[in-house]
Amino acid sequence: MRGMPAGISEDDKLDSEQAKHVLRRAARMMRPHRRQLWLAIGLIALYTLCILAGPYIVSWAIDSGITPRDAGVLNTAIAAYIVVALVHYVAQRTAITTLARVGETFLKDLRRRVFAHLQRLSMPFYDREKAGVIIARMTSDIDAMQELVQMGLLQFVSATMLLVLALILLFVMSWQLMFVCAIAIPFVVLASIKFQKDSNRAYLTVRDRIGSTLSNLQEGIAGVRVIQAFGRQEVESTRFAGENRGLYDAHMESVKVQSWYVPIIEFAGHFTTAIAIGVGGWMVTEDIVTIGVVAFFVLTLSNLFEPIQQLSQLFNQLQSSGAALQKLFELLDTDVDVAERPGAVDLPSEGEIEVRDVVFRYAPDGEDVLSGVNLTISPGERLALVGPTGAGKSTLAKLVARMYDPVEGTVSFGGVDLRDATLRSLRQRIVVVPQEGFLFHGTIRDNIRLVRPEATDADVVRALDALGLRERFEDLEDGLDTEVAERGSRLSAGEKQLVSLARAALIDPAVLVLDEATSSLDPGTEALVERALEVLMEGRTVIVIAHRLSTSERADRVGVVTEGTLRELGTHDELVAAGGHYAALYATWAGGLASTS
Ligand SMILES: Nc1ncnc2c1ncn2[C@@H]1O[C@H](COP(=O)(O)OP(=O)(O)OP(=O)(O)O)[C@@H](O)[C@H]1O
Repeated sequence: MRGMPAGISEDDKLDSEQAKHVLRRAARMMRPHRRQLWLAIGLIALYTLCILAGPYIVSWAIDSGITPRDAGVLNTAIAAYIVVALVHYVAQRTAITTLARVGETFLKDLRRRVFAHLQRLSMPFYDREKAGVIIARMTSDIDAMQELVQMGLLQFVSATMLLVLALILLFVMSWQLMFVCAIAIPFVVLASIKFQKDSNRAYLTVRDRIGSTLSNLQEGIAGVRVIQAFGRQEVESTRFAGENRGLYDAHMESVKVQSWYVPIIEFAGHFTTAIAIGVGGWMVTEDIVTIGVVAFFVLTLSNLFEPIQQLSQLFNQLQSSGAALQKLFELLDTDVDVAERPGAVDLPSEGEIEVRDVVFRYAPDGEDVLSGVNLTISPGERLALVGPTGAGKSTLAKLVARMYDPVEGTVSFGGVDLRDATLRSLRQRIVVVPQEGFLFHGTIRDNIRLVRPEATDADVVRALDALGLRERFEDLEDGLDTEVAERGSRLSAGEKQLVSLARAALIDPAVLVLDEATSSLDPGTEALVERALEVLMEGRTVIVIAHRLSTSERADRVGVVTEGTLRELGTHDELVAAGGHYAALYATWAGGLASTS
């Protein structure tokens, strides 16, 4: 797509109100850099003047130096021309770097703000938005502005100034000749408008085709095992060939659009030069203008059509940058769903968990995932949640950890509604240990300390010691300084779980919310995880989403969740005796165990 100006779809175009709003907001963000910005604009004005000063000096040299054979004037003109060329060089170079610095700083700030905001946004946002769309905000939307801040803005300002100043100067020097030469301008403007529209359409088609070719390619590679296993290579290759042909056509179309436009602009330049020489020459013989003025026209007119061409291309770029900025501002304006209220209080260090009349749904217009849930968990109690898949166990656990707020009802800890608690105390008191721990780039130590950055090395070791995990990690070649490769790929699933447990131990929470792992580990690690978990649970309130009935058997109480309600609640023995859902589940499980043993 090189050489093609950026494009924008109808849906993305901003209306004038939105455009004004985006501009105003961008200007506010630019305010700290306004001095640099003015400096850049001043420099652009200076080098634009230099562009026009060149032909002017030539004109002067001809009329006052060459024609009257005055060597002194000619020499001065040559010196002036060199000075102007030097000033042009310095001003242009400084303008490029100054403006780019302002633009790049603006983008840097924007990226930082967007990332920080993304980190703050709560789970409901991530449920609503697709990861691809969020990443596109940071990649293609920022990229859309990148070209603009690097050269586009500069070209835009200088092309506009050049156009206006050149027309004024030409008018002042000879308005008669200017009107004759301006004959081509309306055609160039019309051609530029058509080009702007056509190239926009071509750009969008190329972009779509690239997208579908890439997804075809990705599917062909990711699914290569299935493709080969079923002998579908030919079919896939034919499908790809079709996409590829579409991409070729789209590229050719975009070249075609440029191929008629660029020569038209060149032609207009040559045509106008011919007019300037022809008509201008006649005017010289009639003593209406001097030779110098004709030279000025010839040289300046050749500079005049380029700005028109640039402006037509920059128009698309400006529009797509505006749309990108609008999307980024919208993202920055997205409210944090799980926010801290003003005047929030710290949660007490211990307390009862109370779930009262809770109703919850993920999407505002979606179905209830939980309804009428009531539950009280005493400090130090272990509650196992069991139930069929999709019943709402994880959702209930997420509400207890305030990953989401209930739609109706309350969840409280120690008598404080979680919505009234400070987020810091909330994350300290209630910790979620997911099925599979996520590891970040860095060492194992960094990964454990992540949850409490102020913890010392000794604190980390103490946490590991408490869980009986110290040796397990210190036995690794680099011990706790072992680098975890991307997404923890160098650690086994079991080791990742151990890191998760160590993180929880470092926080030392009052409540643990555990999602029991379903994948099985090697027996050695499994035993280590079990033991560490047992220590970690000691003296804490635990809610465990149990996937094995051996876990619920050991819990103080069991809650059976089916179809979004807490159907049964009691000790294991009570529920087995009651002969309900749990009893049936348990009987099946125990029966299965008996038949395998
Ligand atoms: N982030 C989400 N956005 C929308 N719907 C969701 C989301 N997470 C879960 N659900 C839906 O909510 C319902 C309850 O899901 P939940 O994960 O709580 O069930 P679960 O009992 O924990 O099941 P499992 O044992 O399979 O994890 C399901 O219908 C599920 O599709």
